[in-house]
Amino acid sequence: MSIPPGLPPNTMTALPSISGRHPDYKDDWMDIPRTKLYTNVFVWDEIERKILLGYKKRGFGMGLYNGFGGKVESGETVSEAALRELKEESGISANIVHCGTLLFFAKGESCAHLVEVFRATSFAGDPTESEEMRPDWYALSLPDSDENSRTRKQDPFEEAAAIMSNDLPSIPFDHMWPDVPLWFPLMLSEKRFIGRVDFAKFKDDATGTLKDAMVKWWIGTITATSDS
Ligand SMILES: COc1nc(N)nc2c1ncn2[C@H]1C[C@H](O)[C@@H](COP(=O)(O)OP(=O)(O)OP(=O)(O)O)O1
Repeated sequence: MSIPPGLPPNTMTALPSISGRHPDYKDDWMDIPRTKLYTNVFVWDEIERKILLGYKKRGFGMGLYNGFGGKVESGETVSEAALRELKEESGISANIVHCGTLLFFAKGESCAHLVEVFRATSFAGDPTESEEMRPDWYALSLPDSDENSRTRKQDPFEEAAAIMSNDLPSIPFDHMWPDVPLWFPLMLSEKRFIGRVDFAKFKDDATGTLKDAMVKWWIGTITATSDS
């Protein structure tokens, strides 16, 4: 499958890419009326095997855990916005590295989110709760999947040492955006990626309420761009 519309077209991606669709969704990529630029920063500590996530207390994505980020304001670069949002929402500063570009669109919305994703493994300051986010550390781990269990470290001593090094809670993937498990392993392995995920409302069998579900998705690992 070629790179979905709305993403940088001159990008070389490695195979295999990850793609799929909801069984009840037969259409193509949705038409996007407008796009707004966002940032999202994930900070982790390789030695202590922990990652900082924020619990969103209000507004868009309320009740979900995510990295720290928000809209890019006019007059600032994407990196400046990423550092500002990280500081505002978590109280820390970090050496950020750009690692991904993700486009999210939900059917019926007037605007898509183009999210520039950054990672950081060195930081300064103490995580502090803000009006918008509650930061907390979680044990660094991959989402459950056959693919991840195949690639996970096989050395039992290394794995035991990692588990014993902290008794933090596991990453709450069930309370994050459903797209996260698609690209999170690429980010942790320091790959660069691009992707698009379209959402639509479907009835949640458990609660009977309408819930945003992924209907079409594609994630690719970047090998080069035409200007690199
Ligand atoms: C819907 O798909 C998404 N998936 C994921 N994983 N992350 C997403 C998705 N859509 C948006 N995001 C990220 C991008 C930003 O990091 C936040 C949203 O930022 P927010 O709306 O809180 O932006 P602020 O500028 O902080 O908002 P205020 O105006 O409330 O200050 O989620």
